[in-house]
Amino acid sequence: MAASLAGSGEDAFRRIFKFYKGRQPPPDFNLHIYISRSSSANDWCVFLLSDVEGARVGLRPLRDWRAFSLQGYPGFIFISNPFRMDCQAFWIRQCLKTYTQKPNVCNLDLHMSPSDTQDIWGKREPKTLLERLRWVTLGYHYNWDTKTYSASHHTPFPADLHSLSLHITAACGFPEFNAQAGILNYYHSDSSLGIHVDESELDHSCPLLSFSFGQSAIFLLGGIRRQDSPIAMYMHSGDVMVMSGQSRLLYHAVPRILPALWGHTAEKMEACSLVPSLQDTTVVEPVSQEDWMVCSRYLQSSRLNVTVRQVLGPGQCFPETPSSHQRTDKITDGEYGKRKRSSSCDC
Ligand SMILES: O=C(O)CCC(=O)C(=O)O
Ligand SMILES: [Fe+2]
Repeated sequence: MAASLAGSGEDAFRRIFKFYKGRQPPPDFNLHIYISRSSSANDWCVFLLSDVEGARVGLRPLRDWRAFSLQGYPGFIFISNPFRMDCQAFWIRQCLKTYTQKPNVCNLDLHMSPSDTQDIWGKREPKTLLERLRWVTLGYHYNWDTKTYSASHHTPFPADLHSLSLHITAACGFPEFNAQAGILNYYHSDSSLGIHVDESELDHSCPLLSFSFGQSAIFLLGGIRRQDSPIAMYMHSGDVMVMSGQSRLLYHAVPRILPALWGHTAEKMEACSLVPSLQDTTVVEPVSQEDWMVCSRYLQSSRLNVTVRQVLGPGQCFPETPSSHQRTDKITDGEYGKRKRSSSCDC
């Protein structure tokens, strides 16, 4: 059945996307292809990293990471939830409360005045702004119209997310990585992200990092051509994905959001989020009960994804005329601002 779905025609990716997105009849999730080869983190970690540094950003010691490569996809690395159980809550709170604040940019800015989007976290009634949030950009702000980044539209990249990204990329053999841009996606149970490749960054030798929190998702990883048949894998809360080398420019998509696995749910995280076991010097701070109530309610039906990108290589500058590299998200159904994704949304 998987083979007949994949077919050999030019629409293999689209057919598989629709299959996983479809609700009538529900997809047969037994067809998933799983990551085929695993390795202990120590096999591919080429740089010695301090576990103390990792703990500061909420990560477990490197020896406890479960990292996977994927045969036929060199440079693709999947790290199964390397976060300490008591620390995911911090990053979730940052995505909902901190990174949504100005000067960062979000989809609501396209329709509302800056004063109305000043406090997305705090505005709860009648329909919360958090529910209407679809994306936030950090650092070099991605321009959805021109599909480019520019020197003129830049605000400081969050230092905590920078530290987290550097620790992960160093572990994967990219000690020079510089986190310069971020795109946060806020998915609800009926959201999807269309088939695209992330090629707007000017230096593709730098890896792209992805963090997932909250509800689970099916992630489709295709080939260098849009129509190449993809493989499907689950992304659960805390999972980290690195697209580097030959896998940096592969087409990918998120056709479906799924309920979180038991053990990855907000309820489970809650038990640990308030334990004051963190040292003074950490980046990660305890999350208050009040904040966590808002986060866990949000996560009951939502997924957060943070991608972190290096836009410019060392010594590289933006060209005078914008790059012709363009992101090629495709519309499936609904649309949020200029970002094409499928879901019902009233913003
Ligand atoms: O949500 C995801 O897992 C993928 C996000 C993504 O591909 C993107 O933001 O470019
Ligand atoms: Fe992407």
